[in-house]
Amino acid sequence: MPHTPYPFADRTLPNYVDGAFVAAGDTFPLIDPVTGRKIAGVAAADRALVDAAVAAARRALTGPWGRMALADRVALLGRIADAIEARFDDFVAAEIADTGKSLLQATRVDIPRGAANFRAFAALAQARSTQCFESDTPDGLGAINYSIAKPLGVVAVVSPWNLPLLLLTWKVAPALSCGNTIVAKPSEETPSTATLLAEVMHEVGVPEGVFNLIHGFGAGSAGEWLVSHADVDAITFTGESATGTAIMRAAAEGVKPISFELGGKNAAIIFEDADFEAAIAGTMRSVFSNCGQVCLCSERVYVARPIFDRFVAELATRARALKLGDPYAGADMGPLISAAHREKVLGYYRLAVEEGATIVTGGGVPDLVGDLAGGSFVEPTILTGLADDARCVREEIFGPVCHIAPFDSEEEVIARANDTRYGLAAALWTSDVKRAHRVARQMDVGIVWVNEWFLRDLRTPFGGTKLSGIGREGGEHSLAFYSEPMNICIKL
Ligand SMILES: NC(=O)C1=CN([C@@H]2O[C@H](COP(=O)(O)OP(=O)(O)OC[C@H]3O[C@@H](n4cnc5c(N)ncnc54)[C@H](O)[C@@H]3O)[C@@H](O)[C@H]2O)C=CC1
Ligand SMILES: O=C(O)/C=C/C=C(\O)C(=O)O
Repeated sequence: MPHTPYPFADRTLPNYVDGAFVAAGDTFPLIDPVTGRKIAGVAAADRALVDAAVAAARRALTGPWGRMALADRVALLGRIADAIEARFDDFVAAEIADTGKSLLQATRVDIPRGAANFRAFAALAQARSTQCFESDTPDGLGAINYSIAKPLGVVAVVSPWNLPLLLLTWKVAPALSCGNTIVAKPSEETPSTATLLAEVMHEVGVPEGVFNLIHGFGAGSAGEWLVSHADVDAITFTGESATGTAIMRAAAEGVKPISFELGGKNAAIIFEDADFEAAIAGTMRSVFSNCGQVCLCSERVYVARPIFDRFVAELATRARALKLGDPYAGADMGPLISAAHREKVLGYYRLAVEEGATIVTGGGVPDLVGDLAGGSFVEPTILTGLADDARCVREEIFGPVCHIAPFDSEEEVIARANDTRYGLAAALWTSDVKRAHRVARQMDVGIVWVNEWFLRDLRTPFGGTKLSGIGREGGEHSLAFYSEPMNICIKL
């Protein structure tokens, strides 16, 4: 199928620092996970460039950006959204080149959300109100307390590879809307849409130093140099829980605010009274979307015993029907992000067998030929028969796989679903509205969907409990994180 070519084919993706694109120094290869071939080089930021980016962001706080009226800042965010939409096909091509994700996923979810994040936070910043209290004083004249929201300062944004533009802009948009400046470090696996975003910032006239982009790896590279930088004021991160621990250590040094969205081992619960077809279709999405590489995906599925066999059989039939392959040739599911991640997921497939699982479908590598033979594909996989304490039931796999277990009572399934070190999301499937409310509020997670999955309203709190994160982003929660409140007390 003809499509827009990858915008950086055979080029070196540059960093973007203080309003200039910088491609000097070492490079690392960018690999297309569909074929396993190198498609471009990426300029790795050295420590001096990271320092320069932080210094530029610091200067920009007191430049034209720091003096910009809210209405102008909001208008600028709107122009960023417009420019993403104007280059929609380039963004789609870049996201697919980096990740191999399906055309549907890129065109319906990732890239539209990139633009929507800027529009949402432009509107929220515009509508933001402040608190005011009239206070009593001994002389009877009183005082007025009112609060203002100042920017935090220089915000470090560290983002992962699974939903690259969506998750980067989910942090960049609110941070800018609150007047901060940014140094962003996208995943080394997915630098392309972030680099296009830097082009967009440049085109629409975001002042120099307000948005800086540095490429590189995590530990011992640009990621670590950024989050441990003394002149960064706050850190926002999405990725693996263990990385969150490392970043938290770095942040502790300067006692910096952090916002973390981390991993999940999310439960889906299908009650006997659920709309069976809706539950099957929804669970197909919640397990296999983006090749299972969304922190919100369901990896533990609990099904009421009377419908268990039917549910497993139907889900397996549909999983087997998923078409794997080239995103531009109508594939439902692409590869995993990399050969290394494929090794991790296949390790869990092998472990499942050792732990005594029944492999209902999948469990290996699909038989793809030609260019696709070098890609990081794995089969969509359904497991049953594991004990609740099996590692495959407890650890985040981050691939197209779920374990399905039967349950007998509401109390039992709530306890089992909550018996995890993670606490991000849950999906409940039931037609009993009282049960929906009753069970939802007992789930130990940040987000519960009932008869849906990944239905997002950007004003709602988003984040997790336990190992799944710290804090909430979304709507006013993002505005609160990305600003420093200050109270002013006027004695009358
Ligand atoms: N949202 C989620 O829940 C995600 C979970 N994962 C899981 O994490 C596993 C590892 O994937 P990675 O891409 O390596 O995720 P990661 O959490 O290590 O990487 C995410 C971002 O953090 C950066 N980073 C890594 N170590 C850092 C450090 N010490 N200091 C500062 N920045 C650092 C990376 O360069 C990248 O930009 C995957 O196999 C998957 O299971 C991966 C991506 C997203
Ligand atoms: O903000 C969203 O809609 C999606 C968030 C997904 C993640 O945080 C993730 O997969 O890491």
